[in-house]
Amino acid sequence: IAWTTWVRTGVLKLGVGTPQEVASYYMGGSHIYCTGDLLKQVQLAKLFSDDKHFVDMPLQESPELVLKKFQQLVNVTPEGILSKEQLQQFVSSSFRDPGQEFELWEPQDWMSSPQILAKISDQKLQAWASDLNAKWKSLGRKIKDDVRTRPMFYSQIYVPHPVIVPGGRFIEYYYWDSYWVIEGLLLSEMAATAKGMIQNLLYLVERYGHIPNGGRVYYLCRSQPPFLTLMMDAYLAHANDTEFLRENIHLLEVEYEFWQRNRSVSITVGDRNHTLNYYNVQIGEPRPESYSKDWELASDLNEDARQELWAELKSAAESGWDFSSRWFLSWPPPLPATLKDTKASAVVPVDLNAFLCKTEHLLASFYRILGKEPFQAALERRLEAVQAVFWNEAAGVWLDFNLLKKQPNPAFYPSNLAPLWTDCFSDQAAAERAVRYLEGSTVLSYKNGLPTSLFRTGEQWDLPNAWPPLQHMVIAGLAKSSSSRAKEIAFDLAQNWVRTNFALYKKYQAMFEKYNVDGDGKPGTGGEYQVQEGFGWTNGVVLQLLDLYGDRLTSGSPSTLFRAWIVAACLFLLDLKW
Ligand SMILES: OC[C@H]1O[C@H](O[C@H]2O[C@H](CO)[C@@H](O)[C@H](O)[C@H]2O)[C@H](O)[C@@H](O)[C@@H]1O
Repeated sequence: IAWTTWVRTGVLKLGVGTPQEVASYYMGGSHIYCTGDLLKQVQLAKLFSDDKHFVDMPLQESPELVLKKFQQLVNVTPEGILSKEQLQQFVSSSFRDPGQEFELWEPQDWMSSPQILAKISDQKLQAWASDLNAKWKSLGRKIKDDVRTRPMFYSQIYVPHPVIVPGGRFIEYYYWDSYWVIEGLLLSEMAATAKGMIQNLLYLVERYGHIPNGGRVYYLCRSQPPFLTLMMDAYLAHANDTEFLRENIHLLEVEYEFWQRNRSVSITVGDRNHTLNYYNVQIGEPRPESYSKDWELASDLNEDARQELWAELKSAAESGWDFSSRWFLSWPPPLPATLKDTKASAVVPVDLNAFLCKTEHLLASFYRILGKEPFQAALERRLEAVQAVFWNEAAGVWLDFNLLKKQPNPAFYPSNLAPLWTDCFSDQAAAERAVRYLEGSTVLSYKNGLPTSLFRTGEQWDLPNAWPPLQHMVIAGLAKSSSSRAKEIAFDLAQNWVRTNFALYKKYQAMFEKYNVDGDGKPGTGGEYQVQEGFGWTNGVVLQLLDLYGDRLTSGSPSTLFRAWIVAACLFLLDLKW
């Protein structure tokens, strides 16, 4: 309660105090899940194959008691460092297995035959869509009331309504993932579940002043790409619920203000000053859920340098692209640049500003519905800034801007096309230019999906991975333009993506968080954890593409039998002719 008050009254200013103090305040002072010696010793002893496991474990006793018992052990241990066996014993007697904060829940609004199924011509795709519709049931979670009444026993942040989680190791909500999940739920005609997820995020805004990266206290110090207002728009397009908008529009504004107050930067172009937004988490210490990895990465750095690197890793995680060459300082390559080169707070990203541009656009139109007029001026300023800072006439596309180099990053990233999707441009030739940009690079030659970049860094947001949200943004942006070639490319990209996802679903009976564009198509690879199955946004994006092109998409190349039949028919016709 105390720290929420600090946020509300503005007393807590990021950047005041040591990184540890700020982290500790910001994270609600959790000396078990966010910072402190217990966290450090357990994570560095690598008790579990994934560091996230430990910070997801609920407590068996109060945090004060657990910390006291740990301190007693430390006091009687030479140099205060417990052995792996001692730590194992301590953790198993003081913590419970992850996942016990949830109770069984089946969505009440789930139905077996939503109307979208009837829009899909290909029988195999239709059956697959039916399977994906059923997956919402296995990805649904309801948080136990005990988390509300005894929050200090959990790292899970309580929210009042059930959620659909991504899946695999991600057993809590994630902010930007929820956008594609909600779009998918709406196509499955599960508007009540979708509304509940939006209510949860509004609850978090009311409580913390922003939406944390995910539903854990160790994610509190950072957000993720801002999609709350877009989620409200998606919901309103399916449900005539102006009352819900009226009751909550002030919270949409609070969330928008979080980005304006804490994540904005001024850039001068010519004699004009422009204000744009960036990802910037000035809080040190390793990420609790990847503690040992962050610790090892910084092992040869001095104290200041490692705190700075850890803050940059958090800024990159806030972007949702954790991690990527996009945040490396040493571009344009020569690679190998590594994760250590991450300097995300130096990048002013095209996509973040495109999302906020959409937010301003939507807030302006929401207020108009409610009979008020703010936000139009903010939208106009954003349009001007996006054109002045990001649009690159030579490349014919928008490019991220690097504050340290005072230059655009010339590399290909699907995010370069985000303004097309969010209508954040005034020049109607933009779509044609985007087509030429795509056709002028090699990215359309990848038949399993649009790659995340053209650099093989081993990080998950780079080649060879392709991610569902990025496919959707580019496809939807091209599809809505008036250019016929842009529409054709959009369809081809959708067809490639759906075929890849479908082929791997047949092979593994699973949907993955990301896919590998190499060869015949594989689950994604690289990064700091194994590719995960589930998967919330993947299912949402496939349902959206099937909604858009269900009458044209096909499940695979023509079967061998069909091809043999065509050859036989041709031979027969030739024979007749002769
Ligand atoms: O544990 C490492 C990181 O895991 C998350 O990031 C990845 O999964 C999220 C859930 O699907 C997704 O939103 C994000 O874009 C992925 O990169 C988490 O969000 C990170 O903060 C965390 O460090």
